[in-house]
This record gives sequence, C-alpha cells and structure tokens, in this order.
Amino acid sequence: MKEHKQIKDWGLGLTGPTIIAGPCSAETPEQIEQICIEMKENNVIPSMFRAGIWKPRTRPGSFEGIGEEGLKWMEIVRHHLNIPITVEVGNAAHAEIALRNNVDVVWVGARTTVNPFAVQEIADALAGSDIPVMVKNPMNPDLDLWMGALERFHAVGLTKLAAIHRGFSDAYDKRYRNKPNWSMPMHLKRVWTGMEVINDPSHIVGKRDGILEISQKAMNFGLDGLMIETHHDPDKAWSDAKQQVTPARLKEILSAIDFKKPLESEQPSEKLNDLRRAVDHLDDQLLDILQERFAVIDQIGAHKREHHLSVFQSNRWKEVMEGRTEKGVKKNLSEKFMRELLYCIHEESVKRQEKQLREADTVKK
Ligand SMILES: O=C(O)C(=O)C[C@]1(C(=O)O)C=C[C@@H](O)C=C1
Repeated sequence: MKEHKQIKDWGLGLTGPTIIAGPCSAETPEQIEQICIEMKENNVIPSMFRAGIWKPRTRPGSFEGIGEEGLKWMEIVRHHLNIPITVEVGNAAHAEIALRNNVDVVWVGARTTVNPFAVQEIADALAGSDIPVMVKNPMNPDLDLWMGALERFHAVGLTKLAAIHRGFSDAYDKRYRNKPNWSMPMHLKRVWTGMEVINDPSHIVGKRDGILEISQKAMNFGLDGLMIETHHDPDKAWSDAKQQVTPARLKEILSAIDFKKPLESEQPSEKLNDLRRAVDHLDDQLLDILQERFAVIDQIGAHKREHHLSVFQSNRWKEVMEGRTEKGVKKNLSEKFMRELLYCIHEESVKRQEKQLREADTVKK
C-alpha cells in the first residue's frame, strides 16, 4: 500500500490520541442528547462521536439499529459537542446513506471485514468521496483478511485509513468477549509505517470492568487511540448493555490512563541514545555469531552430501531445541521466545543444506 494519511491529516482537526466515544446504538434523540449533555457536564469531549445505526447482531430478534433516521439525530451531537461523527457501515446501501447524511468517518465492523465481497461493495460505494475509513479486525485472527480489507479501500482511492483492534472471537478462552492479539496491530504498524490503530476495549472485555486495564495495555503497546462505548444509562441500553460506561466513568478511565507518546514526536535523550548504541553493537555481534553458525552449518551440509545423509536430523534437532531452551530460560528468556527463535534458526539451517544438495545434484546432471 502506497501513502495513506494519518488521522491528524484527515482534515477533521484531530490530534492524537484519538478518543472515540458514544453509544453502542443510537436509540432515541433524547438518548443522544442526554449523552452529549453528560459528556459536557463531565468535561469529557471525545475526538469523535460514535453511534451504531445499523447493528449486525449475532442472532435475529435483537435490536438491529434505528437506521437512517438515527443519522438525523447526529445534528444534536454537532450542536452540543461540535465533533465529527462516525458510524458503522455493513453494506453498500449503508455507505451511500452515510455519505448522503454527511457522516464524517465510517467504520467497517468485524463481521463485515471477514467478507471480501461486502468490503469491496462498500469500497466501491465510497469511491470518489474523500471519507476516512476505519477497518475493524475480522472476527478470526487472520491478518491478511484485515490487511486485505484496508487494501480494498486504498485501491479505490480512499487514503484516509485507520485500523481498529477489537479482539478476536475465541471458542475456548472466555476471559474476554474477544481475545486481544497485540502482535497483529503492531504488525500492521510495522508493514505500513504510519498506519494508526485504534483500540476498542469495550468489545475486547465485553463488560465494564477491565476497560481501563485493556486501554492502558493498548497505550503501552503504542496504539493510537481508544473507542469506548458510552451511554448515559448503560443498564437500560438496547444493545451491549454490559460493556457501556457512563460519561462520568469515561472521564475517570481517561484520567487514569497514562497516555504514552511515540518518541518520534521529540528528540531522544542522551541516555536513550547511549542505550540504543549499545543495542546496535550487540546486534552486530549477534549477526557475526549467526554468520559463523551458518558457515559451520554449510560445512555439515557438505559432509551430509558426501555421506548421503538427510538434512533434517530429528534426534539432534530435539537435543538442540530442548538443551538451548533450558539454557535460555535460565538466562531469563521466555520459553516461547526460545522455541520460536530456535525454530527460525533450524528452518534456515535445513533450507541452506537442502539448497546445497540440490545445487550439487544440478551440477552432476
Ligand atoms: O546437526 C546437524 O545435523 C545440523 O545440520 C545442524 C542442525 C542445527 O541447526 O543445529 C540443523 C539441521 C538438523 O536437523 C539438526 C541440527
């Protein structure tokens, strides 16, 4: 994906961290107004107001959203808070209606991100506009599907993009409503420099308790904002009653979070520069050692070729894996890290040796 714009460049006057708050569903004009009033009273004005207008529900029979009528009530938000409005779109018709009603930002929900046809139709419906689009992760932990959805919007010319990490459905781990996977948002940020990821603790936790903890974790990892479902009377909410917080609680949560900033926004201190130089030096040593190890691996490869031995030697490999993992754990390295590191090294060793065999074969033929 070529250039995409950061949230501060969407033209909406937003600066990080982006706080998106508002009800799970827009229910009545009175509800929208009361939430705005309480946000004002508590002096907690989010960067953007969220409201579900069309609600994709797991099973039929629940409240499925008020529809287009709810978009008219967003004028109440503009009147009281004067902040941009964001709503979820689940199909092309929703996207067209959102554009017609001057919604400022749309988001695509997890249940839609899983379906490339639906994503493409929404992208086609939004093409030609300049609307920012936020893409929630798919229900299942499939990074490509998440990236693919963002790419579909980018491909039709929409460059004001962001991702939302709302956690992943997990049949076994019931600690969360949707289990977080912190590697995936970081991966997105690594491959697409500047891609901002908002965290949605409400859908991760699924209940009011724990929203602060997950929000803090997201900030520690360097995510760029939070989407927190907020309702003036959460127990009476028509959807997701358990996970919504009052504006007063939202204020408490936001005041308790220690917001972290990316270092890029300021000059690193001398101390940090020194420490980074030490890391550079150690990494150089690591590379030298790896180079040496692979030189020995190549010699073993030559020996195997000569004696018609297969490259993969499971007994030896088991010995290496178990022995080194145990040593690593004693040096305070996690077992998971040790296994992943050794797995990568072994894969590379085997591939190099197999290549040696293949090349020798080609020369013979
Ligand atoms: O001991 C060998 O036979 C090697 O080639 C080395 C090595 C390793 O990377 O440590 C690589 C491949 C084998 O499966 C086992 C171990």
